[in-house]
Amino acid sequence: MQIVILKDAAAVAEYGAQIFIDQINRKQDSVLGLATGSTPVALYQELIKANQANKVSFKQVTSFNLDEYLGLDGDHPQSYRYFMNEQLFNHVDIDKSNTFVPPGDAQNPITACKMYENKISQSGGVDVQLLGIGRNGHIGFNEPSSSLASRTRVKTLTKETVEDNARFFAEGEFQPHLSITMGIGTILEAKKVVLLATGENKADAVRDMCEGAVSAVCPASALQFHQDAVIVIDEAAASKLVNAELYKHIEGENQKLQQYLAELKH
Ligand SMILES: N[C@@H]1[C@@H](O)[C@H](O)[C@@H](COP(=O)(O)O)O[C@@H]1O
Repeated sequence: MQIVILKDAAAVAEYGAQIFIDQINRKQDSVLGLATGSTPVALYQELIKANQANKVSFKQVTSFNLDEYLGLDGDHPQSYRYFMNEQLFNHVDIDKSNTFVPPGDAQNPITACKMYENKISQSGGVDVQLLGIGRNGHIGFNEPSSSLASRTRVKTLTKETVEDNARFFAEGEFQPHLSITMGIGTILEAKKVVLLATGENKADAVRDMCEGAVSAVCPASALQFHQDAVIVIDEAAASKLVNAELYKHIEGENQKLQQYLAELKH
């Protein structure tokens, strides 16, 4: 794991966005794995800025979102499809027919999950997967006890997740307790994974993910098995890491190495 600790949420968004911009500029037809939640919003704003300044183009990009609420169609303001349109797709030059979100309104959710997996494989697989993390260590909607080898499937949300996300729903409004989510096995197949976490309320989950045992109790800990996982966090989210100073030292050395390699090329 590459653990990058930065000053604040704005620095996290910029650092994360640059990984996506570099990826697309290296490979115009990149396949991106995208995420919802409040954490990636600032990163999406950076991508929109870069697109509008002609620093990156999404014309040939394909995207797959991690998850969707089961029972909401894409026009529902709380659906993750709607969120993606509002927060990113409507503002960049991406071809929306190349953007995929699990279908929350699928008549048969079980076959829809299989089809989603097939679609990802047919695209050649995800080049870079963006992730946030739930307070309980979930990634996508892979709640604690999820199989670390799981594939896209229907998952029941924990009470904690339903409560955390209740702020987006009006009082009395139907709030789904089921979701379709890429599995942990699906996520681990992405060539690169970038997880963002900001704020003190993520500090426990970040510690368990980076320094705890690999366990279904903290689904994000499975990223310890990924060969190219970058964890980008602010000081508040890093506040419970025992080895924070070590990670900062390693990152400093890593930056020097990257600079040396960049100079070698010229
Ligand atoms: N399914 C999403 C996750 O993908 C996201 O990581 C998590 C944290 O969201 P936030 O960034 O708002 O804390 O929320 C939801 O449960």
